[in-house]
Amino acid sequence: MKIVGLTGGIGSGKTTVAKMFKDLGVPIYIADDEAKKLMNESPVLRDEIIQLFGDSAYLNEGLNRPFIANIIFRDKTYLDKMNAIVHPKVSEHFDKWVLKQKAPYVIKEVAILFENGGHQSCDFVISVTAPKDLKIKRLLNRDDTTIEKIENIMKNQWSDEEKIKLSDFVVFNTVLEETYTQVLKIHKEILGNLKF
Ligand SMILES: CC(C)(COP(=O)(O)OP(=O)(O)OC[C@H]1O[C@@H](n2cnc3c(N)ncnc32)[C@H](O)[C@@H]1O)[C@@H](O)C(=O)NCCC(=O)NCCS
Ligand SMILES: Nc1ncnc2c1ncn2[C@@H]1O[C@H](COP(=O)(O)OP(=O)(O)OP(=O)(O)O)[C@@H](O)[C@H]1O
Repeated sequence: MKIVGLTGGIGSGKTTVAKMFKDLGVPIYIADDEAKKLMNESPVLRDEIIQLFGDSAYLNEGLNRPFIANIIFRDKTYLDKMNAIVHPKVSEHFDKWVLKQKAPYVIKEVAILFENGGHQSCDFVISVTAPKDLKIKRLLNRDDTTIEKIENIMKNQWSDEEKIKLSDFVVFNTVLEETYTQVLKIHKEILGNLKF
């Protein structure tokens, strides 16, 4: 079973691209979603997060995401501590998930991959990219957010240029139909590579 990392900056279109691979029959692991489930369901993670941020880290309905986002994307010390708590648990969960999949390859969609060395455990890496103004426009449309919040997150991620240098494939996600054509080509190339 080969592991393909799918990454990209905030709003680049990772989930959109991941869904295209899913439609081609590739098992998809969305690290962001699984991390949130784990943070809500694992008592160990919950305790560690409360120790770091205090009781306000959780509300009745679960993780207090705006509260945590407001801290970690403004203060890298907290971001690093949060990553150190959450990322190993997500990796463990992913490793168990992989064992249950039956396909030539799986995709792990993850916002933070190169930043924490996660690319080293991938057989291939795909980076999704789009112009910065387009990413911001899409995020303002999708979320109740601000340009300031988006830029704070961008500052905590590698630039597209740095990611592209280390990637095996790049998806330029501007026009959806063209994105799909690129996805199809990459899918065929990965499958072709696996035969040898
Ligand atoms: C801060 C949290 C609660 C905010 O949740 P919320 O639903 O509001 O936003 P979402 O998860 O969609 O994140 C928004 C964007 O922030 C970026 N982002 C998320 N985590 C990180 C991080 N650790 N470092 C840099 N950017 C990040 C991503 O581009 C993401 O698309 C959440 O992002 C979080 O818990 N992040 C830390 C844990 C983590 O690294 N998760 C990523 C998967 S392993
Ligand atoms: N090619 C495209 N054309 C038009 N809209 C798009 C395109 N790609 C993505 N979008 C829209 O832009 C928004 C962001 O895309 P998506 O959620 O896939 O990005 P993401 O990289 O997964 O985001 P995040 O970093 O926040 O997790 C979504 O509302 C999505 O529907």
